[in-house]
Amino acid sequence: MSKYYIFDFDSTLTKVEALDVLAEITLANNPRKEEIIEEIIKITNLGIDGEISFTQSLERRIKLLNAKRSDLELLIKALKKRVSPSIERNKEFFETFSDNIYVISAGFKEFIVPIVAEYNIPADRVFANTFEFSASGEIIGFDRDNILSVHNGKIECLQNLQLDGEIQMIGDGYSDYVTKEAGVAHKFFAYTENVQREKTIQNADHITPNLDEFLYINDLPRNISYPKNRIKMLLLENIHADAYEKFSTDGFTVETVSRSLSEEELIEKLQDVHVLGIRSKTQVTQKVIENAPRLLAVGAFCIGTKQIDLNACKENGIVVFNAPYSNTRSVVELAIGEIIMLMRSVFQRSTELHNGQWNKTAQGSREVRGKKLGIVGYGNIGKQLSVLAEALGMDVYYYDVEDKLALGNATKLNSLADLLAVSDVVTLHVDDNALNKNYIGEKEISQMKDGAHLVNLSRGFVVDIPALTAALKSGKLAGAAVDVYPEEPRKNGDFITELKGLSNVILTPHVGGSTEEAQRDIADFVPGKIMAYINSGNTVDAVNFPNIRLPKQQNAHRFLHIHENVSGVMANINKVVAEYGLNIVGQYLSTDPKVGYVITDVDKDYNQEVIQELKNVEGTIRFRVLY
Ligand SMILES: O=C(O)[C@H](O)COP(=O)(O)O
Repeated sequence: MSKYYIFDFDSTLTKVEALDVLAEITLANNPRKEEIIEEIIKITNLGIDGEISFTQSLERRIKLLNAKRSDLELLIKALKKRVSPSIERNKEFFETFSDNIYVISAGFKEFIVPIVAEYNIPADRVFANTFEFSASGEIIGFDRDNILSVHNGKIECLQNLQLDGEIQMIGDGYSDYVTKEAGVAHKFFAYTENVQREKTIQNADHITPNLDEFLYINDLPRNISYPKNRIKMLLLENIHADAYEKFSTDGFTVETVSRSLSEEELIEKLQDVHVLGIRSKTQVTQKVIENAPRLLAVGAFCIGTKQIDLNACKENGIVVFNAPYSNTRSVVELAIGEIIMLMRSVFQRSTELHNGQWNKTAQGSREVRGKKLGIVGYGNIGKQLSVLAEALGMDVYYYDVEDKLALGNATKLNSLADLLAVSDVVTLHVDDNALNKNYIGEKEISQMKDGAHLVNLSRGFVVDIPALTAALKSGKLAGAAVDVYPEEPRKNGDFITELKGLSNVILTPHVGGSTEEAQRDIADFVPGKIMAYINSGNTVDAVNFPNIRLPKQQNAHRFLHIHENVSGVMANINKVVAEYGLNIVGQYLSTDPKVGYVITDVDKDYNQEVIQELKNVEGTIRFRVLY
């Protein structure tokens, strides 16, 4: 049985309502422009939702528009630039299925015909209203005999066409749905790429956020192999809203949860999730990975990645990205601030005054100028801190397990003991490696100067908290600033630490990287990397995967193949491609000792058999097709 695809025009084929755009043009110099446009939009929506009769809505809008024939030229130009993106990228569908495609719109042929002509839809398959012009070219009305100028005119219009086959109606408005309700269309697809109308969505056979989805569920040829709206992202731990915005604007389906999830909760949630976004709290264990059948990528929206089993991810073909630099400055600024606050006993004085005690004293309060700062871990944070601390006049020392070049006048020390012995303030910026557990314990604290200060903005398990508590109580250490704890709660609420109530101890709830700037920057950086992977296969800056920067692919299909790094896989992939007569236009391979990642671009249409064969190549971990 033949199928007919009936498209609405405004807010379906184009991103906008054409008469709203016409208003922008005709009212450009009108001082009441905003007011009139608002009125027009209101009337348009009332008509679409069936609240007022369509003829009424048309009459009222045309009067307010005050347009002339010459304005239509500008309108057509503007509309050409505002065709819905998924319609634009699937031009081929309109060309191939031209004979089965109709446009039925309550808009006007004068602007619809030239726009859809570019999509191979001829004027005789466009059903719409026509304007009435005055002798001097003003739009003064419309052809009232046209069935589309009356309420629910689409029903009769479609009936009159007498199409023999299955009729699928694709539109954003209730007036499109009623054709199905009246029994003249077989299926109604609520098209939500540009606007979501509650009443329309409720009654749809299927909600289609773009044409890709419509083509996918109808198994029609399309430009995107798997519609993006079917790719689900789960963002946990209050990841900045910009990340949600970026992913959803690109067409992905995104769910956010403000807290971290337990292993069980995570497994349950991940069943249909393709991309997981977390911060430092969520533990992505091997069990989680092995029970996440669709997971393609994990984004750590922070620096640390030790909360993720990177190896399990790699072995299951899951690519992990993080934001190695975005919160560096925030952590450094907090460290500097806390070093000053500790050395001036600011929190002690502040607590006293909160409790009604005036204690003006200089005792134990010292400038940071000329004092020795010991930085443990000379990575991005340690280095930037080194520079800023020197600018404050501090004498900087550092220790790192790796050989790191000194910045400015900083002095490199060869052992932790040497650094602890010399520093007035020790600040920790080691990574989240589990081997760093209790890195600063009783022994190390005893190696510190009497009356020194300790700052920990790295990971909670790095410091032995009972040992630190004892040193603060005994006066061995004069103060400490602690931002991270061996056990941190999954969500905001109650929290108790042994350090509570000790004077000259600054306690913060893991907020070193929690600034608006850092979170926004992370929400810009990580989605960019994830989308480059999902959309094109790029793994640049992946933390657990061979990095490949791919050229933009045009007019080719891209096969992404992740496999165990064993001999013969590449040969077998190419054998399959050759057997099916596909021509390779580009091939990119990168491997590490465990996995190989090969991207093959072919210039011809492929059939499902090739895909199955490629999936069957021995050693395959994951296989994905783009375009
Ligand atoms: O790893 C990091 O970047 C810091 O620990 C910050 O983590 P957060 O995003 O959970 O605050």
